Amino acid sequence: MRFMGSPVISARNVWKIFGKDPVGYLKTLQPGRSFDDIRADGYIAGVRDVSLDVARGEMLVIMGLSGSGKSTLVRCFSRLHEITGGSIEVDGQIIGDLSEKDLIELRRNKMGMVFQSFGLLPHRTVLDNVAFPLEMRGQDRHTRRKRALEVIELVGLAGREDYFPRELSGGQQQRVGIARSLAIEPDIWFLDEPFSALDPLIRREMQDEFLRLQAMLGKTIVFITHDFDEALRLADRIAIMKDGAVEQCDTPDQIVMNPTTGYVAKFTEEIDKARVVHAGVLARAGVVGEGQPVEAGATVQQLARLLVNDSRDLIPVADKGQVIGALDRQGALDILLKAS
Ligand SMILES: Nc1ncnc2c1ncn2[C@@H]1O[C@H](COP(=O)(O)OP(=O)(O)OP(=O)(O)O)[C@@H](O)[C@H]1O
Repeated sequence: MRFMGSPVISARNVWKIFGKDPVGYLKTLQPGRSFDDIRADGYIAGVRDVSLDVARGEMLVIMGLSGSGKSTLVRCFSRLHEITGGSIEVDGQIIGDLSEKDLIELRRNKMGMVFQSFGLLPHRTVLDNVAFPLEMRGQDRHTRRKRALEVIELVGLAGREDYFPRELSGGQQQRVGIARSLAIEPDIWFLDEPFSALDPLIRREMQDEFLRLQAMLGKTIVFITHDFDEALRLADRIAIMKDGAVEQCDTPDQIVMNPTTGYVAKFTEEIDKARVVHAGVLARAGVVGEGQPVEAGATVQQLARLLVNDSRDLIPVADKGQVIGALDRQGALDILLKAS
């Protein structure tokens, strides 16, 4: 397991119901009622009995179609929504129990947020936009300028400090949004479809940039998208939502290899699994291969040439120089040739 230790966010049986008397309604709700049953009763189940943990340093991607409950769930994590049932802990504190003052402190000091609409202040320069949250914190001009310049450099916008938002491309504006939320050094970073307003090429560039940033900063991230490819590229784990519930929460490898519901399987149908599945996941422990090992972090696609040309049935797999098992070449070839 890559992520150990206590979770940063821990959600247990969380419900968020919209309607006239959600708390009263939830009390009378029979187990097993579907989203449509609840709607027939005049309520909307924005979040339906969700339990999940987000580990420190993990990037959890929440994926689902429009209306599946992604934003509502994330709003519950920061208590922008009061939940109807269940509990949410952030850094070991039950956020439902925090006073308004403590909640504001928590949001201000620990949580960063980036949204699809960049939300920049049009009459402020890049520098002043990025420094804005620091100004809100009462930092002096010199300190906030220094920090703002640091994060502007980090997101690749050095030299554009004095530009106004309208003078920047969409991708650059989103970089300003990212820099602004990084300025306060949040422990937990919520990103709600941050790249969906960008055209496909820029979007890909931003994803790469984002992975580079994350490798450097190691933040705990909850990232919302409705784009499965984006989820597969970025996520340590993906939570797939439907009708307010989490259908499956797993690594990209597991989601494409072992979808647990028909709904998740449908999402994975079109995916080129060879691009997602890693040798480390195919390695069977205790099975001994022969010869030169392949790297656990390599995808099946990256190993394509070797898999086709090699004659070994079992190929050893090594993680950080240690052999962890061996993969069945035929099985990997099946993934490559989409036969699995
Ligand atoms: N304030 C609200 N009042 C009533 N219903 C709401 C409210 N906010 C969200 N909902 C409903 O809750 C459900 C989940 O909405 P949510 O915005 O979380 O979905 P989403 O997956 O984030 O969608 P999108 O990708 O379109 O942003 C939807 O049926 C929505 O209509």
